Formats: sequence, structure tokens, C-alpha cells
Amino acid sequence: LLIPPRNITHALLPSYDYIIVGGGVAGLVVANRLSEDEGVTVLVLEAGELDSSSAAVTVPGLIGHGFPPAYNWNFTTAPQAFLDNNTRDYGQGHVVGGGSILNGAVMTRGSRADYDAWQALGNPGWDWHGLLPYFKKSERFSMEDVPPERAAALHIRPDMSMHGTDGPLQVGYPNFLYNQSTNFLRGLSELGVPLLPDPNAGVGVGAMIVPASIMARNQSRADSRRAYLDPVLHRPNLHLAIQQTVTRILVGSSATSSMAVPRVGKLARAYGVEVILAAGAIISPALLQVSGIGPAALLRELNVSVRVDLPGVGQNLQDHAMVGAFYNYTKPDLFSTSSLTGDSLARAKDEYLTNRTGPWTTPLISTVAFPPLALLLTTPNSTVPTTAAHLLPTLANLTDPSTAKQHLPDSDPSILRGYTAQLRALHRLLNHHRRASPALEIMADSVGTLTLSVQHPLSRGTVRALAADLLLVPAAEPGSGSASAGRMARTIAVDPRYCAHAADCALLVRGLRLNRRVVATRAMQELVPRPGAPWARAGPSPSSLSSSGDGGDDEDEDDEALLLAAVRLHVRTGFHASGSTSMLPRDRGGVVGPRLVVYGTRNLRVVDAGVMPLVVGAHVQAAVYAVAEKVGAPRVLPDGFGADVSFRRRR
Ligand SMILES: Cc1cc2nc3c(=O)[nH]c(=O)nc-3n(C[C@H](O)[C@H](O)[C@H](O)COP(=O)(O)OP(=O)(O)OC[C@H]3O[C@@H](n4cnc5c(N)ncnc54)[C@H](O)[C@@H]3O)c2cc1C
Repeated sequence: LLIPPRNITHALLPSYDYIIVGGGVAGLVVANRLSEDEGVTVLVLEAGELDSSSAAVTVPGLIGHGFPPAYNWNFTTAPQAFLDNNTRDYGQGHVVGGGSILNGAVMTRGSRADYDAWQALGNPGWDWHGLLPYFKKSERFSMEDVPPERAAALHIRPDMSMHGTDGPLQVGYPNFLYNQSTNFLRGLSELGVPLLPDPNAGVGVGAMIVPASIMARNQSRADSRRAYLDPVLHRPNLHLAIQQTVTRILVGSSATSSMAVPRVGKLARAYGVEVILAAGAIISPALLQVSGIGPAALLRELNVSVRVDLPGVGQNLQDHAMVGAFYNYTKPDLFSTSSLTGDSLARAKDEYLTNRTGPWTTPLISTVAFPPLALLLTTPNSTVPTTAAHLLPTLANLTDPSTAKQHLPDSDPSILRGYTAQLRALHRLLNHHRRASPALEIMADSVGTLTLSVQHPLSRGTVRALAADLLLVPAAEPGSGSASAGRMARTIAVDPRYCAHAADCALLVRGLRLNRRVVATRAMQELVPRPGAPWARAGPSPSSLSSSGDGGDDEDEDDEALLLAAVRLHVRTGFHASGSTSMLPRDRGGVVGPRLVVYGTRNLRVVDAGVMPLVVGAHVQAAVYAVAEKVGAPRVLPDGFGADVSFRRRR
């Protein structure tokens, strides 16, 4: 049952078995699975609206052309003290389907080592083997649009034992790819990077055409709404209330007096035997904090009474810091996304609408490489003690216990213990001799951008509520998107602390150097790349453009300083917020245990990207779907426990 705002007063049941806060990726998976049992009632409260199935959302070829402002929470980060002191936009989905409505549709699981690290950090059952059945359960994988000769040419050879073929979420390949994809793959091969036949079979290091969350048959976006909600919304035991912004969780059946004073609309309440927070890695921790679950000192500052002192709530925030370098491909008559103007655009649109073929079927990013760490660490002939040369060994040897204290100086001892354990786990997974997880990703588009992103950041950020009432402040610009989204985006401080650990920026510097080697390969030179910025160009020595070595003369301090300055200026979000409500033991700064129940509560779970203790070395949505599938089974709760949710009722 869909409950629009006008029906909210009379359509809600007096109580539900489960209330899910947030109908994004994880929330809709859990709603679907829980409501399979006709005997339980499920309410999803979602702040956003249903998307209108416009081309901006559904057409893969339009990814990267912006999304409707109403579907974005429009967060802005705190000034980034370790970069250039400027803020960054920080987009998050504010719409039924959450991030899956806006995202780039890249579908990668990451490496076996990523999940084995989750288990090793104190989470039994969360290793690769524990997750694999749920990756498969979520997925309807298809090679329908990849003829065998094309698959062979592009090295696409999925291991079908690793894939699901009857799950809700369609995963496949676009039936069009720009020729530049093969140049990139050939270029990476020249550098010795292996081509991965199936990036989702547990080995994540290599270069590849990535599968996408698109529907094979009609080549349009596959998202959590269309996969998990639309087919089951008719279930009488599943209620979805849209445009309802949850402001607080009232844990325990007697906690009715702490409702916020409404500033806009009216506050309403819903009662559930169990509440599942699935509001994403930014808002879930803030909701816990204003509900009295979080670091006691912060809660006191907010004037919120402490129900559970949990230092980890809002700590350990991770993201894949990202920086793009432009190598304008100037080959005459090259067909790329920038060719799609005028008649060419009209033809692409017509072809897509008529046959579901052509350039509109392909997402912005379809070709990527996760190079081996060794390729980034080797600095033949380098004699200059540069930032990168100094810091990259940190990635190879992360076991120095002083690192944690240096990086998180004023943290609770439990947070320090957790971070130290993470560094140890990172050391293992980055250096695993056969099945390492990658340190860096290079994403190639069709016009010449090679975007780098740090896969296993050492920096840790924070999320912090700024007021007990998350709808306290007025929206920044009335009329730009949703008023409640604007308000909440300004009462939550998001500080990713990009490059707080200098090794992250150093790795990006090293990535920029690797980019130069990539564009200097024979295969990439066919595209006639022309660097779009002075820092994207080779350093002082022309020898740096040779594909045979990474350094030599160009590894001088000027070049290093130029690259580092460029990185500091251009780093932005990789859209992979995670870790802020980590699944870790409580004495390691954890917020939830392996069943994703919040410590100190019995009927409150968090199920979203925030629970990843270490962000995976890949695009993260596949992991979020799998996590939600794994915990989507109903739980039996003791009698007498209940939780209320208070939310802003929209008139
Ligand atoms: C622009 C963009 C591009 C991305 N590209 C990729 C990609 O190509 N590949 C990939 O793997 N991943 C990508 N991601 C990441 C991926 O989409 C997210 O990791 C994923 O959506 C996280 O799922 P979640 O369930 O944790 O949160 P979300 O999907 O963000 O869902 C949270 C939901 O909760 C709702 N909500 C929040 N607060 C409240 C409240 N107070 N009351 C009610 N409802 C609330 C939100 O509106 C939202 O619908 C991208 C993300 C973005 C934003």
C-alpha cells in the first residue's frame, strides 16, 4: 500500500511489526523480504517521493548529466582542512530507491579479501562465503545483450557459479560500448595489468568492462525501487509512506515525552515492535545521536539525554576520495559522449527508444581498472624523497601502532582500538599475495577523463548532529528541492576528512603518475590524448611519458608538489559513504554487532552502507544489496519491547 502525505493520518496502522526508516537500497530489500511473511506488518517511512521514471533516471546514457534536485539531500561537507579548506558537495539519494536512483549503475562486489577482513574484525559469518549466497540472491545476472564474439573480444567471461539468475535486481552489460574501452583495456595490458573475465567472482585486481545495474532486455536502469518494491507494493502487509522525514527514534515503549517541537508541518508517530534504520551512512548515525544513542559528550552538547553511550556512532566514516584528470582524446572522428549533440543526439535517442540499442544504453563508466598495489608502489630510479615515496610504504606496512593515535588523536580508546584493528586488516588485504584487494581505481569515460579513487582510505571522517531537532534550521534556498531535505542537510555536519591521513593523497598523486603511463601506452596513444591541465601533463622530464618506467627524472619535487596541489584542489566524494555505524565489537568502537542490532538495544537495527566496518575496494551498491539480503529474514523478538518513530508529517 502506498501512503501519500494526504492519507498519513488515517492510513497508518496503530502499530507495525517492523518500521523501516528510509526506503533506499537496503530499506527496500529488507521491506520486501520481511513482508514475504503475510503474518507480519511492515511500514517504510521515506523522506523522498517516487521518481517519475523520467529519462534522467532510467536511461543509462544520461548518467552524469545531473539528476532532479528534489531527489538529492544536497549535503555539503565541512571545510576540508587537509585539502584546501573548501567544502564539497556531497550528494545522497532523497527519493524512493535512495542512491540507486541517482547512481552510476556500476556493479562490482569487490574482492574476497574485503569481506574476509569484515569477519576478521570480529564479525562471524560476514566473510566472502557468508555473503556470496546473498550476492547471488539479490541478482538476476544476464549476458543476454553480449553476443559471444563481443564477450570474447572484451574478455567478458563470467563464472556463472558466482551469479544469481533469478533474484530481483537485474545486472547485465550495456549493448553498446565506445571503442575507447578497448584502447583502455589494451593499454592496461601493456602495463601488465591482468584483464578480469569476471570482476564479481572474488578477485578484484585487474582491468575490466564492468557489469551494470541495468535491465538486460530494455537496457534501462535497474534500481531498488523497480527491483524490490514495485513488484510487491500490492502486499496488504507492506505500507510505504512517502515524503515523511523521520526525526527521532523513541526506543522503549515508555519514551513518549521526548518528541521534538514541530517547526514545520506536524509531528506524527508510528509504533513498531522493531525499528530498522536504513537512512544511509550519513543520516542514520545522526538519527541515532538525536535519539540518545551516541557519544555521551556529544549528546550532552545537543541537550539529548543519553540512552546508550556509544562512542562509535558517527565515527569511522569512509568514502572513496576521487579525483579526475582529463586527457582529451583528439583522434579525428572519434565517437564519444561529446559527439552526442544535434542530429547525432537525436539519432541516439531514437535508436534507444526504438530498439534499446546504441550509445544511450551505456552508463558513463563502463571500463575500469583496479591496478595491483605493486604497480603503484614501484618507483624505479627514484632518488628524491617525495611525499608519495615516503608515504606509500605506509600502505605496504600498516602495522605501526602509533599510526592510529597520530591520526585520531582525541578519540575514545575503543575507536583507537577499532582503527588499529582496521589498519592491520588493511595491511593483510592490500598485500594478500594472491587475492589482494586493490588500493586504487581508474575509471575511464569515452572523452578522456581518467578518474582515480582511493579504494581503502586510511582517513576516517565523522557525522555529527548539530541540533537535537534535525529540522530546526530553515532550508538554505526555498524552492531548491525539498524543504525538509534542505533543513536536515544543514543540521548534520558531514566531515569526510579527506586526506587526513596523507597516504590517501599520496596514493592519488601516484595514481596521476600511473595515468600518465596509461595514456603513454601504444593503445591509448591511438586516441591522441592531450592533457587538459598542466598537472595532467607529464612532469619536467619527457621520459616520464615512456611506458617503460614510472619515474626517473620526472620524480622531482616540483612535479610532486604540482600533483599534490592539484589533488588537494580537486578531491571530491566518490559517493561511497560508509562505516559511520560500523559492525564491529563494541570495545572496538562498533555500533552494531553481527546481527546488526544496535548495542544497548534489543529492537533497533541499522541496515545500510554505514555498517561496513571497512569500505570495500569496489563500487559499493552490490555489497549494500547483499548485506540487506543477509539480514532481511524476520527475527523473533521478546514481548514487551517496542520502539516509536517520530517523523515530520507532511500535510
Ligand atoms: C550520485 C551517486 C552515484 C553513485 N554511483 C554508484 C555506482 O555507480 N555504483 C555503486 O555501486 N554505488 C554507487 N553509489 C553508491 C550507492 O548508490 C549507495 O552506496 C547506496 O545507495 C547506499 O544504500 P543505503 O541503503 O545505505 O542508502 P540510500 O540508498 O542512500 O538510502 C537511504 C534512504 O533513506 C532515506 N532517508 C534518509 N533519511 C531519512 C529520514 N530521516 N526519514 C525518512 N527517510 C530518510 C533517503 O531519502 C534514502 O532514500 C552512488 C551514490 C550516489 C549518491
